[in-house]
Amino acid sequence: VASIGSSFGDRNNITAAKIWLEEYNTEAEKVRPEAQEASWTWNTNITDYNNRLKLEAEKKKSEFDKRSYNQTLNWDWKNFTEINAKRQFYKIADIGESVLPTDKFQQITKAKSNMQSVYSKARVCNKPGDQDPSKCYPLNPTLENIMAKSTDWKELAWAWEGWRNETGRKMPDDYEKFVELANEAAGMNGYTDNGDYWRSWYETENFEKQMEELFIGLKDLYKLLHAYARKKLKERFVGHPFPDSGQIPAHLLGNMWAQSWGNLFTLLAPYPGKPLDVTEMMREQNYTTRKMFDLSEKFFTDLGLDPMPPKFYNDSMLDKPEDGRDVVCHASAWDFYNRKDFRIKQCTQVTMDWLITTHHEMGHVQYFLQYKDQPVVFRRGANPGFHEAIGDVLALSVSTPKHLKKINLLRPNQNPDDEELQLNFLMNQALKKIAFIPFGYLIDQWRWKVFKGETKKDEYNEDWWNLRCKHQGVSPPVQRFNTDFDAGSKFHVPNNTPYIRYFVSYVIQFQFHKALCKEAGHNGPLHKCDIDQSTEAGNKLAAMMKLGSSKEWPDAMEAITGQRKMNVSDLIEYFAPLEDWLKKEVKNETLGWDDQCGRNFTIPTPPPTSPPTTPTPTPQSSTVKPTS
Ligand SMILES: CC(=O)N[C@@H](CC(=O)O)C(=O)NC[C@H](CC1(C(=O)N[C@@H](Cc2ccc(O)cc2)C(=O)O)CCCC1)C(=O)O
Ligand SMILES: [Zn+2]
Repeated sequence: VASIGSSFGDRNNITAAKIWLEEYNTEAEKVRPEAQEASWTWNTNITDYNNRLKLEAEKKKSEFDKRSYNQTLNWDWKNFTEINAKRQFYKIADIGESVLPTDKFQQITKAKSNMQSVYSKARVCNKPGDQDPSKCYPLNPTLENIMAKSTDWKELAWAWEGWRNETGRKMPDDYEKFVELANEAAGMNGYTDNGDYWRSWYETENFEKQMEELFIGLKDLYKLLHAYARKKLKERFVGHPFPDSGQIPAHLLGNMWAQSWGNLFTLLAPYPGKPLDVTEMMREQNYTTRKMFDLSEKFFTDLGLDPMPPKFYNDSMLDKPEDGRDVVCHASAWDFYNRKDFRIKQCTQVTMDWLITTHHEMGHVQYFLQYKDQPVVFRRGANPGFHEAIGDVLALSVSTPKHLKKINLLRPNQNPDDEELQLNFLMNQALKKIAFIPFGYLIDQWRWKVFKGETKKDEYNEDWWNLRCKHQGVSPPVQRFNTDFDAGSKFHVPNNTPYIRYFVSYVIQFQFHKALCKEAGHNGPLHKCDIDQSTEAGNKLAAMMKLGSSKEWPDAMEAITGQRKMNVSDLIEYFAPLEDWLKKEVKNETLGWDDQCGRNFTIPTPPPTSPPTTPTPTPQSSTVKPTS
């Protein structure tokens, strides 16, 4: 194709090239909305019929992408001097899996649809104590609530193991097929493998090294929190087996993946007598889903940012449907790339966690609104981590006792300036933000190795537990086998959504918070800052979001923070008061764990009968004392 001269005359005619870019945009604003609409229909009503329509629309979009890619070959765009036009061509030419020939494209979308369907339809039965063993439970809300509230080791282990049996264990073949075809597509696009392609979105030299350095910078803080949680959980579950090697059994941390420990707040709060029970306050005030969204929207508009378009509330799915249909409950925010349709789909519950999630999703929609007049290919975050950070930055202000008081979600007798309450608040934040760091880091460490071919299918689970044990310091509550596929029990793996973006977000959201607090004129400790109603802060955020992905992310970082690097210093500053408190609390504890775990936690093949269903204690690994 490259040999065909451009039909617009010479290959360097920038004027003609810009005309073509306009035509591409007009076409893309028709094709993408159709693909999004079909995907939305399936996500909000999982049926074979809607799946067929989704696959058909994805096929049509991939053909448009292929055609567009071929047309970019008519231009010598890599040598264009106009940066904006050159960058648009670069992104139009980056067509991902659409590069595959039709039959292989169908195969990869089928494999992904199979895994997404298994994940979204999964139910777990045989609940201990149930009269009717055939009664089955979904993740949202039942299993999540059990993981959040139960202190019964057996019940927690049932939910933890059952979820993995009903999801990950049914996926290895489809996942292997997906990896093979995603790597093939990446190769056709000039990348070494799919991980190389995913990392290319950060346009950052030695990106893996940079991520490792950020992670190393946060390890000590995590080890303090881990040691404290382990100490208190051993008290709660006295008599139950904790491995000598120092890990915490993964089902005890209040979350199905041990990725956020906020549900352990009542156990871990420095001053239990001063609760932050926002969920109870919301329920006492008869909060509804819509009230949660109105609250979030008001925070954005009080910063001078955009309100939701009128259609938003009509077209979104903000509650789990009650008509029994299967939906993808996992929250998500949708840009239809037609500058008019923006939606959120989530199965909202009235809790503080869901108020945070609502801000997170509204942050995505705000970014969509701010860059909606960019060319279609620039309607993305400066890098994927930026898109994940917006909602969380606002939530850092909303969560403060000062702000909770303002919106009447702090108990009337509680004083926001009470230093003990403030320390409880910091612990609550740490249980979500610091606890998350190793998890946010390790998912793509695992996937990058799979894409590189360093982890073969029969090592998927051993390598997963190697990383979970080494970086997160958790262990499986029941024996794991290489016929299990525990990575597949986490939404983003079957859904093929990259994850390092969340690790990046958790670092940069504190850099943004620091910069916006300064803009808002905040004085005093960073964790007490509430940027509410600061249009100066809002303007800075809006200016960055309007860029979309039209500039490389250091430009966007500079627009907010005045400097061009990611660093962990603001996160560490935010948690400094708690760090001091934790150091005292764990001075007699051994920090960390023995990270030579791999084989200890997975054995290659299951015994002749199916793996034990009743939880057996984690194997007492070698007597090696945990490293200090
Ligand atoms: C069409 C489409 O897919 N759109 C993208 C957005 C876009 O790319 O434009 C999208 O909506 N992705 C869904 C995903 C949902 C959530 C998630 O998965 N979160 C992570 C990690 C985490 C957890 C707590 C937290 O406070 C922040 C992050 C997890 O739950 O493990 C669920 C709850 C929060 C965010 C999301 O919103 O990022
Ligand atoms: Zn997000």
